[in-house]
Amino acid sequence: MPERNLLSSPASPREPSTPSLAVNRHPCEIRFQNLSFHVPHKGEGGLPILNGVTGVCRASKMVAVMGPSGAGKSTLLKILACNVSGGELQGTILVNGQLVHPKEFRNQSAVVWQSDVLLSSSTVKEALMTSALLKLPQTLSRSRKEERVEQILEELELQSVKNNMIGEDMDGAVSGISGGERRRVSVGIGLVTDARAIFLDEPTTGLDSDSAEQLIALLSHLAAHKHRSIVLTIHQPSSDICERFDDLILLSCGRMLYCGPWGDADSYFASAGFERPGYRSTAEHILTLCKDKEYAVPFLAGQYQKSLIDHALHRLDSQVSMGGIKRGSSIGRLSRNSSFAAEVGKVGAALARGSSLIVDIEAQAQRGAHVSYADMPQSAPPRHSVPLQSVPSQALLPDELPSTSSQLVTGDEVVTAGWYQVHVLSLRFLRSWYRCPVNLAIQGAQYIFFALLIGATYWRLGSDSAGGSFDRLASLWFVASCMVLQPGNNACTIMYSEKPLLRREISNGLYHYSSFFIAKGLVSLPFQLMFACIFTGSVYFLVGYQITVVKFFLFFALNFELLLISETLGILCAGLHRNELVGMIILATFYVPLLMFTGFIQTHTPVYLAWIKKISYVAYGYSGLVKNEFEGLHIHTTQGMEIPDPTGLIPANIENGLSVAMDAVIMLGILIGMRVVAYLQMTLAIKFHKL
Ligand SMILES: Nc1ncnc2c1ncn2[C@@H]1O[C@H](COP(=O)(O)OP(=O)(O)OP(=O)(O)O)[C@@H](O)[C@H]1O
Repeated sequence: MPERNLLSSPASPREPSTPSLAVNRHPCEIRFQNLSFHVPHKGEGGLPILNGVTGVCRASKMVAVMGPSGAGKSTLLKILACNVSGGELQGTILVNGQLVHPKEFRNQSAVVWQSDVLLSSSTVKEALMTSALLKLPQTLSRSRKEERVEQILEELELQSVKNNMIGEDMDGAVSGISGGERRRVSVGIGLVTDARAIFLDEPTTGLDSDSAEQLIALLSHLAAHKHRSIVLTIHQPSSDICERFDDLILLSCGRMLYCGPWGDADSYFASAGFERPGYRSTAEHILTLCKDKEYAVPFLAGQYQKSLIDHALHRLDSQVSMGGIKRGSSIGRLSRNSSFAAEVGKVGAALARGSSLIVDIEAQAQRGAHVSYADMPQSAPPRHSVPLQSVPSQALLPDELPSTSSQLVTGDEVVTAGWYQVHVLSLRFLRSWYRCPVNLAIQGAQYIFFALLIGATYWRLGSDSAGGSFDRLASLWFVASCMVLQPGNNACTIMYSEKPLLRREISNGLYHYSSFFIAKGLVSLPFQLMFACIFTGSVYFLVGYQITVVKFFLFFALNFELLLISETLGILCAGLHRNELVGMIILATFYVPLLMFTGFIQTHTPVYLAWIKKISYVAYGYSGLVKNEFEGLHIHTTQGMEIPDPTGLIPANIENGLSVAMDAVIMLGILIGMRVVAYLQMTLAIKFHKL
């Protein structure tokens, strides 16, 4: 990326042109101590992903988190971004020396996940603007927010494509902006709020070398000149990219092997007996070391822990000698056999509490037994110890201090009012509808096709009781089925396609799910109304049901209710499981009893299954449609005699004894109930990280 543009930005890093937009401009240093993360596993204690990892991400620096696949890089990134779920987390994270407050920190940081989750129907500018509108304080004028977005577009060199649709990225078949531009849009969405820390999970994946270098150059610029702390995970970076890194965090098997300046890595590993051969780059060398899980990995992990303890003891000594710590009662004792992590914690406890533990540690130190190194290979000792930049400059906090808990954002840190979120999201939903005419056209065409099919099959029904009444019942059953299957399937599929974006935006605290739910429902209503009009209008006259205004209105109303309830059922099923296939299977499982227990297919319902009919909205809808059609119908016997009471032709299993209006009212109740259940169900899914 040409630096010229970035560097020529009029705003000085410390004196931004739009200071009031800044959420917080102080550089942020993130220290993490004794981080352990376990995921549930059959065995006791869970499966360890990270084991007592300690280090630092310095302020205004770009830190590369490297290591072999499965080392725990993404997990560490998520933990530092306070965006982890599904496991047990222990340890301490300090931001600028203060215990991290996850919600606050999430508000001040940005996360860019490995895959870009962007709304394909938005333009680049709209995507950034939505973030700005929902994430910056509502009191800020729209023009100031636009100003901020323009500034970011400039910084990210996205001005030339700002009005382009983002489009789809289906396995590389991009229809819209390029992969590199998508990545930069994702970064921009994070930058809109002037994030102090930016976490990126493999930002260069899928980019060609030029785009990757441009992106890393941009991030380096943001760290150096805009004072953002950048933490990114990366695989096999090129030498040009490596030159841009300030610091390196090297993980293997969930353990920390190195945390310090990138430029010191070679000498550190050389001092530990692992000199870099001239033909290998630093990145290649360290990744090669990580592969040696028998020797190099445990050795370097032990070496790293030792340097932490040495540093802590050194600080301890200097505090004692300076008289800052009183010799007092003992509360603990360093043990020869306990793990390094525990020792580090104990030393930290002593430092954190000031006086109490000091005497014992010192006594141990005088006996030359600071810590036990029994769990690290004794051969090939380091020639000399390289002090790591990462070694905490202040007291390490002990394990028993309140640990950060594993949690996912649930939108608690949303800054705008609910009505405002609904407003912004409604406009976005509306744009999605009209920007994707194909979706609109396909759904419309589907309804027209089914209407024509039913119309052609039951074209102008006869009026003799033998054929006419059965065909009437059958055609109405197919009409009801169309109003169940199609909206349910469409809603379920659409909800699954919206979920990644919903997940990202909720976890970034853009809005509450209630706003999404209301906006989605409000905007889709007129479109569903249109589909219902097209379908019922076509099928009604093609089949030749009774032509009266009231009957047509009731026919339309019952079908519209069926459509809305089925849409809700689809959304409900999409919330039941993360996997789309499972969601669709659950939905299909609902369809069978719903369509079976309408009374059309069976002549009687077994007593023990009668409850299904009582709660089936399709049974009420179908019964209402049938009664609406048969009441007042002029129908003749095969001999030409008019049947005085055509409702007598309605099979007993369809007749539920209610008026058509009452069927409609009950369905309205079911609709409201199901909407509430769908909302609560998705809210719980978000709360329990199952979205
Ligand atoms: N929820 C989980 N359940 C089971 N195992 C998990 C879970 N989360 C992570 N792991 C395992 O933990 C290890 C570290 O995962 P992580 O994604 O952090 O690795 P990584 O270093 O980012 O790997 P990669 O470079 O391949 O993305 C992996 O072996 C992974 O399979």
